[in-house]
Amino acid sequence: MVLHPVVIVVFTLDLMDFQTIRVQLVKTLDHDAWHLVGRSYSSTESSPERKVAILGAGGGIGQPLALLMKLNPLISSLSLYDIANTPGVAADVSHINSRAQALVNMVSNPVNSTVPIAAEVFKKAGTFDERKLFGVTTLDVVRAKTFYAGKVKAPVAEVNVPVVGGHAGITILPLFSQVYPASFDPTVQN
Ligand SMILES: NC(=O)c1ccc[n+]([C@@H]2O[C@H](COP(=O)([O-])OP(=O)(O)OC[C@H]3O[C@@H](n4cnc5c(N)ncnc54)[C@H](O)[C@@H]3O)[C@@H](O)[C@H]2O)c1
Ligand SMILES: O=C(O)C[C@H](O)C(=O)O
Repeated sequence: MVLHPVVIVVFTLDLMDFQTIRVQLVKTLDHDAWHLVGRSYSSTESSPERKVAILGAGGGIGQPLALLMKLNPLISSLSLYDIANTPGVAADVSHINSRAQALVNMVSNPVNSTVPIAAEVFKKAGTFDERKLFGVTTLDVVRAKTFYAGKVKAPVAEVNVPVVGGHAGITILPLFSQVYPASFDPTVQN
């Protein structure tokens, strides 16, 4: 199995600045750091490296996300980037381009726009791969499942509501024809 580094973009975005985004490395938690914080993870051939970088790690989403990543025993290396209150020399976001194998997850809103903008930036750099760029829209699935579970009075963990489309307004499209468990009550879909 081929493992790719993962880049998660969670900073609040000034669209005009997107092509000149500058980030600073706040902290890199490598294998040694894992041992320092008492985790038993170590890199062996049977435990391949999984590297994650979070851009905007100092913010409201980035901080808990970084904590979750740090607690995840599957992740061997965690690099946290932000521009605020960080010492060091700024590095251009082109460091992402240099890692053409990385999976890039766009959390920054508006996701409907940031994903195509990122695609254009990567195309310009000659590193675009549509299989490796993602918009993070899981919240829409979580919400759809929660609302549907409430309507059909089932535990959230036992319902499934596929959601396609974008991450704003009417572009979010729950597929009620595909829900589990199916409901034939038309009021449930309203
Ligand atoms: N897709 C989703 O489901 C989802 C969910 C929640 C939030 N969001 C979006 O995530 C983004 C972040 O939300 P938040 O609440 O963490 O915001 P926040 O303002 O608390 O944090 C943003 C962080 O990004 C940093 N930052 C700004 N510009 C940067 C740059 N060029 N490079 C590196 N870091 C930079 C800031 O210093 C700050 O620490 C927003 O766009 C928000 O709408 C998306
Ligand atoms: O919509 C937002 O501002 C944040 C996030 O993307 C959400 O769906 O709640």
